[in-house]
Amino acid sequence: MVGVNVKSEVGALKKVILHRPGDELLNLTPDTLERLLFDDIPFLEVAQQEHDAFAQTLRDEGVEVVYLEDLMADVVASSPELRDQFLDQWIKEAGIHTEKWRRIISEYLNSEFSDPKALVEKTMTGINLAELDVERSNSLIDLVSSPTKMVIDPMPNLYFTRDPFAMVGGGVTIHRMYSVTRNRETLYGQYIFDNHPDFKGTPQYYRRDYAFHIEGGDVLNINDHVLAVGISQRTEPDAIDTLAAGIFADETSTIDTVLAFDIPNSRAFMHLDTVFTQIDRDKFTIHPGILGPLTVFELTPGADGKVNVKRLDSDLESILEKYVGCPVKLLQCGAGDRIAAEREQWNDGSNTLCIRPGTIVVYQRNNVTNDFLYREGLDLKVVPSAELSRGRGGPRCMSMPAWREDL
Ligand SMILES: NC(=[NH2+])NCCC[C@H](N)C(=O)O
Repeated sequence: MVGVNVKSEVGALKKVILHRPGDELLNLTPDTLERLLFDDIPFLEVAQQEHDAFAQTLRDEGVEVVYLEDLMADVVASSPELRDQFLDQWIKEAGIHTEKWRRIISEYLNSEFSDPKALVEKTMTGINLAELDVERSNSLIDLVSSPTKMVIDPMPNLYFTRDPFAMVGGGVTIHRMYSVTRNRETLYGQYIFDNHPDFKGTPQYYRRDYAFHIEGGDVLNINDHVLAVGISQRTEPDAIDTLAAGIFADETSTIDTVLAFDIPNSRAFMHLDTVFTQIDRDKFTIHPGILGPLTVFELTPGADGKVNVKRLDSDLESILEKYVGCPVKLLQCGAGDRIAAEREQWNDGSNTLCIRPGTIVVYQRNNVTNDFLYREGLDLKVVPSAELSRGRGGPRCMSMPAWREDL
C-alpha cells in the first residue's frame, strides 16, 4: 500500500505505523520523568510484551503493521548523504553545538552503529557520557560531571506514534510539538515523508518548522469533509488556523470544514483523544469531565484564501449529529461513576483505537468502562496495559493509521 488514506476514524483499518518501545525507556530516571512527560518508569520487558500483544491483535484483524524504526532505517539505508544529513540534524537538535562534541558523537555512531536499524534505534535511545571515548584529561567535565550522565536525551514518547505527525485524508501534517523533548521525534516523520518510497509525495499540510504547536492526539478525521482538531495543552488555535488554510488550499483535499474543540488545558486531558474517540459510525466515547466546559468553533473556506470562523452555540451531541450526518450516542467513560471515570480516563479508558465500525482496541485495566462498552454492543479487543499506561497514552495514542478503507 503506497501513500495514505484516512478519511474517518472508523473505516476498516488496513495499515498502521507503530513504534515498539525500546532502550529509550531504560534512560528514564526519577529526575527526568517530568521533563520527559512520564509519570513512572515502565518495566521495559513487560512493556514490550504488551506492545507485541497490541501489534498481534491488529495483525489478527487483518491490519498491516509497519514500524517507524524500520521505515526510518529504510531511509537511512537508501543513501549515505541522507544518513549523514539526518545524523547532523539529529545531533544539532539534541542541543550539541560545539564542533568538538559533534565530532565525538558522530565518530562514535559511525564506528559502532553501521547497521541502519541499530543506528536509528540508537538515535531514539540517547547517549550516555560513559559510552563516549573522551580523553580523561584534567578537564572540568572529569572533575565535576557524573560519568554516567546523558549527553543526548532519550525519546521515550516515541511509542505514541499518534502525535508527531497525523494523516488527514490523503495528506499528512508534520508537527511542531509543544515540548522540547517531543519536538525531536518529528525528525523521523519529516525524513520518511520526504524520502520513503511508500510515503514520498504525500501532500504535507503542516511542517515542523512552523511557529505554532500542534500534536496528532488532537487530530480526528470525522469524515471526508470534516476534520476535528482539539485546542488543548498541546495544540494552539493559531496552528489550527494555519492547518485549515493549508487544507482548504489543496485541490486534492475534500475537507471543507474544520471543527476546533476547545478542551480544558491540563495534564490529564493533554489531547482531544484522551477524552473523546469515535468507536462506531454513530458512537463516541467521552470523558464526562469535558462535557460542561467544551466550546466548538467551525472553520470554513472564506474569500481570497482566508478562513471563516464561527462559534457553534449548541451542545456537543447536536453538533456531532449535524456533521456526522446521523443521530449519535456519547458513551461515558466510567459508565456514570465519576470516580471510575477519572481513574479510568487517567489510564486511557476513553482512548480507543477503532479497527472497523464497532470494533475497538481497549486497555484491559479499564474494566468499568469496558464492561459498559461491551453491554452497549461494541466488540472489544482487550490488550494488556500495566506498563504501557505509565506513559499516559492508550491504544489510539500508540498507533498512527496510514490507511483506512473509505466508508
Ligand atoms: N495522543 C495521545 N493522547 N498521546 C499521549 C502522549 C503521552 C505522552 N507521555 C505525552 O505526554 O506526550
